[in-house]
Amino acid sequence: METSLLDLAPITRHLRAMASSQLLIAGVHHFHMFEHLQKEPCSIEELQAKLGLKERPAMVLFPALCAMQLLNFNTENKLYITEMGKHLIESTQPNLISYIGLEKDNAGVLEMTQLLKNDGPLDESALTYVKEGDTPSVMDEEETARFFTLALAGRAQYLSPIVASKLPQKKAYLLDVGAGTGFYTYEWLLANPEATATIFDRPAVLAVAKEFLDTFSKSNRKGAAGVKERISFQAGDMLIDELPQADILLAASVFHDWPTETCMVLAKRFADVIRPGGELWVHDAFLNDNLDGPLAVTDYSGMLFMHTKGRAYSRKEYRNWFSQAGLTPTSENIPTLLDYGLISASKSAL
Ligand SMILES: C[S@@+](CC[C@H](N)C(=O)[O-])C[C@H]1O[C@@H](n2cnc3c(N)ncnc32)[C@H](O)[C@@H]1O
Repeated sequence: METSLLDLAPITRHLRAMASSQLLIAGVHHFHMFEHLQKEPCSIEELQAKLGLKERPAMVLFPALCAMQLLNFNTENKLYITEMGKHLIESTQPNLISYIGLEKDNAGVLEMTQLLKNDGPLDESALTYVKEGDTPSVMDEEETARFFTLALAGRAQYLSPIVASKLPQKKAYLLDVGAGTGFYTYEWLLANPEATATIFDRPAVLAVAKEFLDTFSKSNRKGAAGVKERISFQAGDMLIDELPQADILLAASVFHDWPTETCMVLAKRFADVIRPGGELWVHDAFLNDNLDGPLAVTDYSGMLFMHTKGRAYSRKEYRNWFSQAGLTPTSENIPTLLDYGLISASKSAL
C-alpha cells in the first residue's frame, strides 16, 4: 500500500490561513482582547467572561492567538501578552493597531466577529456536515448533500491509503460512522481481504458514497472488485439511532463538527457498540494538549467554527471523553498527512 505520499499540507494551510487573519483582526479591533489582558494575566474563564464569549468561541480565539505567538500561558495556566503581543496595546509605542485596523471592516472579519459573539450563526440550517434533531440539514437535501460530500472526496481519497495502512490490519468488522464518501473503508477492506464493514451516514450522502464504491470496485487494483461484497450501507442518525456492534469503529473528521457536550454523547454511543476487545479510532486534526497551537490546527478550528457546530479539540480532550465512555485510550499519536493524525482507545476484552 502507498504510504510515502507527498504531504499536501501547505495547500490546506494556505486555504485555512484566512481564519488567522479574521481571528487576529477580530481579537484586536472587535474584542479589544489585548487591552483587557494588559492589566494582569487571566485564566481562560476570566478572559471569556471579560469578552462575553461562550466556551466554544473562546476555545477557538484564544488558542489561535497563542499559536500566533501573541498570547501564551504562564505557569499558573493564565493567558498573558507576549513581547510581540505588546505591540497590539495602545500604550506601547510603536504599535500596529491602526495598521491592522485597515482591515477591520472586511466582510470576512465582520462575519467571524458576529459568529464569535453568537457562538455560531443564528440560523442553524446554514451549518454544514451536521444533522441534529428536526432542524433541516444540507446533508439531507439531494443537491447540497452531493455538493458537500463531493467537496470532501479528494481529501478522503488522498488520505485514505495512509489512514487505512495505520488502522489495525486484521479480519474484523469495521463501522465507519459519518463516513461521507467511504474512501477510508474501501481502502481498508482492500488491504484486509477477510474483513467486512458498514458505512453509516445520512441517506443522501450514502447515494454519493455508493457511486464512489462503484468506481472503486471497477478500478484495476487487485482485489478491488471483491470489496463491494464485503460492505453494507446503513442510513441513520448517529445521535439517536441504534448503531451496529463493531470490532473497529472509525470516526474520521466527525467529532470536530460538534460541540463538546455532543462529542461526549457520541463517544459514549460509539463506546457502547464496540465489542469487547474492540477499538475506537479517530482521524482528525488535534490542538496541542496545552491549547497553544499548532497554527495549522487553530486555523482549521476557526473554519470549523464558522461552518459547523464544532471546533478542533486536543487529544487530551478526546482521551477524556474516551475514558468517561469506559474505553482505555492509548498514548500513541499517529500522524497521517495534511496536519491530521490518528488516536485510538480500546474496550477491555470480557
Ligand atoms: C465532515 S464529514 C466527514 C466525512 C468522512 N468521514 C470524511 O472524513 O471524509 C461528517 C459526516 O457526518 C455526517 N453526519 C452528520 N450528522 C449526522 C448524523 N446525525 N447522523 C449520521 N451522519 C451524520 C455527514 O453527513 C458527513 O458525511
